[in-house]
Amino acid sequence: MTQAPSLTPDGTAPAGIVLAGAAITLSGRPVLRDLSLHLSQQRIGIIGRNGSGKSTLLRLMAGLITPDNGTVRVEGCDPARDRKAMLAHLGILFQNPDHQILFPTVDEELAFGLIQMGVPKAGAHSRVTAHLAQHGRSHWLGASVATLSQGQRHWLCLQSVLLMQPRTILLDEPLAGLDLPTQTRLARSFAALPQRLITITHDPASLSSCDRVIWLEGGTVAADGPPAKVLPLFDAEMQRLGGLDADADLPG
Ligand SMILES: Nc1ncnc2c1ncn2[C@@H]1O[C@H](COP(=O)(O)OP(=O)(O)OP(=O)(O)O)[C@@H](O)[C@H]1O
Repeated sequence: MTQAPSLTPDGTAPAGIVLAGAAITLSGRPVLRDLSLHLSQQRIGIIGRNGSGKSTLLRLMAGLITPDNGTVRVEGCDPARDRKAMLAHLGILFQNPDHQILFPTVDEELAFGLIQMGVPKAGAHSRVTAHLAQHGRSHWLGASVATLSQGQRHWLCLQSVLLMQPRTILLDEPLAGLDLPTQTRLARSFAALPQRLITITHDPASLSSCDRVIWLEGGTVAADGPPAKVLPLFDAEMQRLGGLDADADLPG
């Protein structure tokens, strides 16, 4: 496991996301246990079974929940306290765009993050107009979100995040539930992004080109390293569990 540094040798905060002894207990049950990680690579995958703690880790990194023990820092900031700084540091794409979209029209949705960052309304609107034109979607200006397909809603959420130009984007099962052409198009968009991407998924194949894969099991790191090392271990364990009786691996 990569140890979490508190400061770099020159006294500045380390780049990326640093968890130091971070732990979360929910309803009296430990969900994340003593996690120490320094996430600085450009493409990081987080894999694990249902209930292993992936979404909780994402929410912790995003500052949506706070650790009961330990610390979380994103580019040196506490994500739960420095909400405004976080807009520039971290974007999140949830699995279901309908959990993310707040406004009835495309341009209101796209402008929202910029306005939150302090961009005046008129300036935000101009940037949204230019952004849609750049992507050949000027006709989306003023369009109702209700008229968009699921794939188009995913694209809208991605663009809302990109307009804020965060250094890191957290992706929660970004391709789940989409048809194959839409998956291919979105995967191509993700691959081209200059941002650091941290992707949570059940799908090992989608992580094969990552710089680093972290396998979470029971709220702790079961393996951490390049995909060529971690994914075969994960696959072998999933095969083993799949061969057991249906309920044999449930906690007693
Ligand atoms: N608010 C909560 N209160 C109590 N327990 C919770 C809460 N949220 C999550 N948990 C529990 O924490 C554990 C980890 O949940 P989490 O959603 O982080 O797992 P996951 O790896 O993302 O799972 P999945 O792949 O199914 O989405 C699960 O056992 C879940 O039941």
